[in-house]
Amino acid sequence: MTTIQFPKDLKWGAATAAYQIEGAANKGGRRPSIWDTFSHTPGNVKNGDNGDEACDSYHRYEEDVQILKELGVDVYRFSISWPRVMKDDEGTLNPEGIAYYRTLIQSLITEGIEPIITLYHWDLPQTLQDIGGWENRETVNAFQTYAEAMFREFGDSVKKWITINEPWCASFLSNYIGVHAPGKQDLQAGIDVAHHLLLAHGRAVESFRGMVPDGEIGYAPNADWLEPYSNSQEDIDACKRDMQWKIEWFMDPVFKGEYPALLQDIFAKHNAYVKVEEGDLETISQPIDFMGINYYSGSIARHKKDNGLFDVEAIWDGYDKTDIGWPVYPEGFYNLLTHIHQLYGDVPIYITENGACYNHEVENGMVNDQERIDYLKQHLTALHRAIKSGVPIKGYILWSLMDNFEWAEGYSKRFGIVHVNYRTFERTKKESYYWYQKVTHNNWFEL
Ligand SMILES: CCOCCOc1ccc(-c2cn(C[C@@H]3NC[C@@H](O)[C@H]3O)nn2)cc1
Repeated sequence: MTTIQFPKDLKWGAATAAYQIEGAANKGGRRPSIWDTFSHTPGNVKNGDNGDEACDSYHRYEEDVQILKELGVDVYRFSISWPRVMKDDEGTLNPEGIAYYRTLIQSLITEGIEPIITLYHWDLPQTLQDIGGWENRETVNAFQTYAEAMFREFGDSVKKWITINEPWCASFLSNYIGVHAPGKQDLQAGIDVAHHLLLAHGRAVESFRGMVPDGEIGYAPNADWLEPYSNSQEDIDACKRDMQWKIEWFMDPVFKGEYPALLQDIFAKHNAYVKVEEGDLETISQPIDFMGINYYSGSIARHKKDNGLFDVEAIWDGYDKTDIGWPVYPEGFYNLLTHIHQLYGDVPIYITENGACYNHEVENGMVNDQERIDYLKQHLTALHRAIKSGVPIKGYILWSLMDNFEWAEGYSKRFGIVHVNYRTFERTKKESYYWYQKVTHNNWFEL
């Protein structure tokens, strides 16, 4: 047996997000978000699911904190629901919303669990979407107002903050591909939203420096990994183009103060341009304390003329798949992390999401999700390889603590290490929970 031993200071965690677990969508003064609108629009979400009740974590947070305590994690990453804490878009707080998160935060700290807050995990107030949403530069100001209010309310007890979760999903998946809210299919809109999300990130960092001087702040881009099918230049270039869309497009502006020219040229061929105003890139590229990385899958890929924006085709045949259909590709995790380290140097990295969808149900009071344990073993081995290769990994935060609303897939896709019965909201710890519990306690596991 091979033992994989992690550095003693590596932080172990689990993650969730507000719209995916809280429910209580119309309770406690919460206003509608774009995901309330999108999920209540027929045809957008599988089985017509929505986040109205979700996992009812708004009412069951005490139980969830106890589950986290028993799990033995160092950190819990959750998001604040912007429309739950802000009564309007001019900075008026909703006291009930503030009280909910203050209680949650205090409960975590009492149990010795460090809270990591994500400010934007996709639930934009609908009132802002009504004036253009992230396409409208004014939304950046509203985000900064919201972020400052959160720093003021919680900065004394929360010292790790993430500004934007998966800006590629919140921009291109949501406004160009169109499968996430608000469901537009317009490349220029995707580029405008991406730029304003990065600008909002930068403005929040600026405010954070003066308001939480002893805190750490970062953001959490997502990326998959594409390995060229052959060593032909056209296959190599095709993979590079597609990966730049998630990696360089969202990391070069932050770490280099510029957008990648290659993609700007490609977008220009589609008459789409990034509209940078004076000072934007200085705001976006000010120093941050860590980078989050969300990784799920990868594959090989090859050049395919006139296929999509980048003339590339991913080949998923031949790989084991999770129950959401994504290839299990742990080598991509190692390749991505070492690639990012080569591009951006020793920026501290937290794995802010990694996990797998397997839809096991409860049988005789237990959930045998051995496939998820195997996935975690493979990906934590890849993580260990990256650490041994010098990548400055500071923590691993598993997606997700519990089964939850998986966006356009609704409740049909289960990513949790805790099973949720969506009728009774009963939580059942899966076998993967007990496996991960040993990892968080021992800081090693056996292959
Ligand atoms: C027709 C083309 O359709 C393409 C679908 O393309 C994607 C890509 C990526 C995703 C995706 C989902 N997740 C998991 C979430 N990360 C944040 C957290 O909230 C998790 O629920 N990560 N990436 C979904 C769909």
